[in-house]
Amino acid sequence: MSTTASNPDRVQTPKLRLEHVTKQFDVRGSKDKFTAIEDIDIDLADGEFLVLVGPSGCGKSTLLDLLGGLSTPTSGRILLDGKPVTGPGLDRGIVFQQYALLPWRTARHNIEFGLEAKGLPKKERRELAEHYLELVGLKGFGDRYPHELSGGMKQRVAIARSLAFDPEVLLMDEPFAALDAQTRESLQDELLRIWKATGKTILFITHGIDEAIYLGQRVAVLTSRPGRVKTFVDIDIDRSGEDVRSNEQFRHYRHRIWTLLHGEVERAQVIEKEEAHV
Ligand SMILES: Nc1ncnc2c1ncn2[C@@H]1O[C@H](COP(=O)(O)OP(=O)(O)OP(=O)(O)O)[C@@H](O)[C@H]1O
Repeated sequence: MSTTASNPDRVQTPKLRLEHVTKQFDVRGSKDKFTAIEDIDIDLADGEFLVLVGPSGCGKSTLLDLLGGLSTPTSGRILLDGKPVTGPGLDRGIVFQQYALLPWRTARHNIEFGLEAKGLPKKERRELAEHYLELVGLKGFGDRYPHELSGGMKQRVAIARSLAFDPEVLLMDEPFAALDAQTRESLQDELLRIWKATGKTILFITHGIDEAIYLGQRVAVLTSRPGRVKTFVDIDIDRSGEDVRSNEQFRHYRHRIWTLLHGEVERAQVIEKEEAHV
C-alpha cells in the first residue's frame, strides 16, 4: 500500500483541482472566525474515483457546497478543467443523500428535467432518459413516480438524472447512507459498473470506511475540525472475487484507514463535548 500526498505522477492535468482551499465562517456576536476547512489541496485526474472520508463535522458538506459553487472559499481556489468555479453549473452533477426527486414527475421526466434546462428537443430528451434508465438498471420503470420506487431505485434515478447532464464531474454526498446494507452494497457495485461504462470523474463523500475502500481508487482521509487532508491512501484491491470485503487485502486497508480516522473521531467528540458545555 502506498500513501502519497497529491500523486503528482498520475495527475498531470487535473480535471478538478482544489488549491489551498480554506473556508471560514463568521462567529455570531464576535469578531472571531470559525475555520471549517483549512488548506485543502486535492487533484483529481480525469476519470478518477476519489473518496473523501472523515469524522462528523470535519467539513465534508462545506467542501461540497464549495465544489457545487454554492459558496466561495475564503482563500484558495477550485479549478475545473483549469477554470475557476464561480457558481453552480451543469458541469458538476451532484447526488445527495436524499434523493431530491420531483415527486410529481415520473422517473423518466425527472431524468429529463435538467435536459429541458439545457434546451434539448423532446425526442432527444426522451432517448437520453431511456439510455440512462437502462444504464442504471431501471429499464421499464420510466413511468413510475418516485413514491412507486424503492429507496435504492430512487437513488438510481437520481444518479441517472445527474449523468444525463453529461457533467464533467460527479459529486456524491453520502448517496447511499439512507439505504439498508444490502441495497447499499448492490448500489456500490452498480456505481462501479456505471463509472467504468462512462469514464466519469467521481468525488464521493462518505462516513463509511468499507464504502470508501470498496469504491475508491484513492481515499482522502480528512482530519477533524478544521478539516484538512490527513493523508491519501491508494487502494489497490481485486474486486472481482466473492465477499471482497472479507479478504486479506481489504481488511488490511480497513485497519489502516480505521487507525488514521480513530484519533480524529475521538478529537471530534471532545470538541463536540466542549461546545456543549459553552
Ligand atoms: N454557514 C455556517 N456558519 C457557521 N458555521 C458553519 C456553517 N456551515 C457549517 N458550519 C460549521 O462548520 C463545521 C463543518 O460543517 P459541515 O456540515 O461541513 O461538516 P460535515 O463533515 O459535513 O458534518 P457531518 O459529517 O456531521 O455531516 C461544523 O462545525 C459546522 O457547524
